[in-house]
Amino acid sequence: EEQKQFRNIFRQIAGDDMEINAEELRNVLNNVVKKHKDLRSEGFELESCRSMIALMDTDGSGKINFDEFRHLWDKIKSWQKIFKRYDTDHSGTINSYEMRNAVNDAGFRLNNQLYDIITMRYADKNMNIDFDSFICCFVRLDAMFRAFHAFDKDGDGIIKLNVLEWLQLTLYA
Ligand SMILES: O=C(O)[C@@H](S)Cc1ccc(I)cc1
Repeated sequence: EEQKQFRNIFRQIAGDDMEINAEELRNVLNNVVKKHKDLRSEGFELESCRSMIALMDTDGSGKINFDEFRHLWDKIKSWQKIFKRYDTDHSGTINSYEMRNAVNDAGFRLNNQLYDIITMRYADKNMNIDFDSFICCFVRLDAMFRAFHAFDKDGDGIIKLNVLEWLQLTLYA
């Protein structure tokens, strides 16, 4: 039943082509964020939604289909719970220290340099990360780990890419 309901929601968002583009994704994300008083966000930017589409667009259609959207939605649902758990002062943002714990809680294993890079890339001047920046960071982390493991066929933690494969990975992201 829930699956059917979700498919109806998807159909409303996606329209006739049954694929969700960046504008449609931005509309649905911003409509849901508005309902959550405990999620501070100036709203998802179109560019962030283009990025999330690229990162989740496994069939290379330039948009996301029902399965790709469902995966993205399930991830956002679980990550928003983590965001709320670590937003201990209920400011609607999380600081760089709380972000470390949130990243760990989501199962990503990084090093200190990468935590600093995340803060530099996603935090505001007060070192706080708002909800849309948080989600964009996690979508990118998740997609980049998945891409690496897809290339790491023998699981030895080393991948070999030529420059065009590297550009395919880093440009459409
Ligand atoms: O669907 C909801 O409103 C809750 S349960 C999860 C959620 C929260 C924020 C976003 I953006 C997307 C989904």
